[in-house]
Amino acid sequence: MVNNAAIVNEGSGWQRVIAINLTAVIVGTKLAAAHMRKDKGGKGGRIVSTLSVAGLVQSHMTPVYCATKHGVRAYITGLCKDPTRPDQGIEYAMIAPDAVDTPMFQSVDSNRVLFWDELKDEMKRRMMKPQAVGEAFLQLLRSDVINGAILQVDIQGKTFRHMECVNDGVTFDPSKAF
Ligand SMILES: NC(=O)C1=CN([C@@H]2O[C@H](COP(=O)(O)OP(=O)(O)OC[C@H]3O[C@@H](n4cnc5c(N)ncnc54)[C@H](O)[C@@H]3O)[C@@H](O)[C@H]2O)C=CC1
Ligand SMILES: CCCCC/C=C\C=C\C(=O)C/C=C\C/C=C\CCCC(=O)O
Repeated sequence: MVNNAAIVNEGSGWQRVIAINLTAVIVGTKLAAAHMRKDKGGKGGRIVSTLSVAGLVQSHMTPVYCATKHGVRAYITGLCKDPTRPDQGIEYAMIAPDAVDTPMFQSVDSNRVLFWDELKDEMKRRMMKPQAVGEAFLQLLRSDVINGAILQVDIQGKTFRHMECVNDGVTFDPSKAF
């Protein structure tokens, strides 16, 4: 199951950004896990959530969007450490792209995004094609163990990180997965 939908513009109100980017991830994950868990008759599986560099760093870019991505990281990190998770047979992981050339980026409302004039050139310099994220996603799914992983994707390439080690450069070691 993949939690991917999100919005960045606050045109309909910042509460809507929280509803779609964070509340819906929690609701969807609960529904999926209840269906998937092996200890309740399901087949187990993987739940991957699309984060963002905005969920790894503190930035002055649109702060509500940033808060929702940090919230997703905290929520999913908690689930991946649940002591009953191995019996449930569910793995949790995230993928954290830098700027990607998608309708989200193209539809930024420059009147509503603080510092957009300052940020847009920097973001265009770092911009990746969506295919780069798709390839990284497949790499994540092909890995034998993914619970506790964040796959960070930027123009430098891809880095697997442990959820708790996003800032100190520690890369993902499956034997240390939760
Ligand atoms: N474009 C970028 O620079 C980056 C995007 N991301 C993340 O990647 C994910 C995908 O975003 P993009 O493809 O870039 O944006 P996008 O705007 O192209 O796609 C977002 C999708 O979410 C869906 N969606 C929005 N609100 C919804 C709702 N209420 N119910 C159901 N579906 C809804 C839209 O229909 C759309 O298909 C998001 O989680 C975003 O935060 C992460 C890092 C960078
Ligand atoms: C300022 C709002 C930008 C909105 C652009 C559209 C989509 C962005 C989606 C993201 O998930 C964020 C992508 C890139 C963020 C870029 C920079 C954040 C700061 C990073 C840093 O300080 O290193």
